[in-house]
Amino acid sequence: MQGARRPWRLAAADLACRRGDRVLFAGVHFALEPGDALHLAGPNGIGKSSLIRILAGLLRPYAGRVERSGAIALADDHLPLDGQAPLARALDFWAGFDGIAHDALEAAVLRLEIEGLLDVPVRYLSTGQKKRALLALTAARGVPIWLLDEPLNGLDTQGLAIVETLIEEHRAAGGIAVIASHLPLGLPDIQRAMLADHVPGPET
Ligand SMILES: Nc1ncnc2c1ncn2[C@@H]1O[C@H](COP(=O)(O)OP(=O)(O)OP(=O)(O)O)[C@@H](O)[C@H]1O
Repeated sequence: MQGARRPWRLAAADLACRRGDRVLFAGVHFALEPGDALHLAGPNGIGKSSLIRILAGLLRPYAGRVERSGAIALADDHLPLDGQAPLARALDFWAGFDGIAHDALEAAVLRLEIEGLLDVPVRYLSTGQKKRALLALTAARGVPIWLLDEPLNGLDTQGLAIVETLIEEHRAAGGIAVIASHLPLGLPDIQRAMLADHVPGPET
């Protein structure tokens, strides 16, 4: 990880989110230091993706603030790869655009076990294969803070194990991970934010 001695940090203080005329959640607090991970849990529509977008700086909070020290990699449901290109070319293009080192990309491709798909056009990849490609890009970026929105969706059992191990290695190297998922996570010592506990009452 680039500059691994820096004191990475991601914290939320009294965070609230409003979408349309509805306050989705309020009073969300957490503080993540190097090696920490946070599981954002809750049912469909509770606001997990919205919180990830707030943490990424893509959505303004309705109240509260985010404190962040360290670069972020966001993996959401958008795969930033050219659907017409074979996976290898699409990954190379994005790596060049995003400043990802070739060696790091190669290692991540092997790690996610997608090396056998490099000749396949991106549009032909299955849901789980696309998810693996997206997570390979995330891992290859070498940044300290990962924001992962439903990273396990579409993955098979082996894929789940690979991604959980990847997150654990990232933490062991001093990284921080925020994982929005309605699925249980088999990660040790992980903080949990249950967004359903932060839904404001009708008077809010
Ligand atoms: N631009 C918008 N304007 C109004 N409401 C929105 C907007 N974007 C999202 N919402 C609503 O905000 C709520 C939370 O959406 P969000 O995607 O954050 O939930 P989620 O917990 O990630 O859901 P899921 O588990 O289904 O992915 C949903 O009810 C959604 O319809």
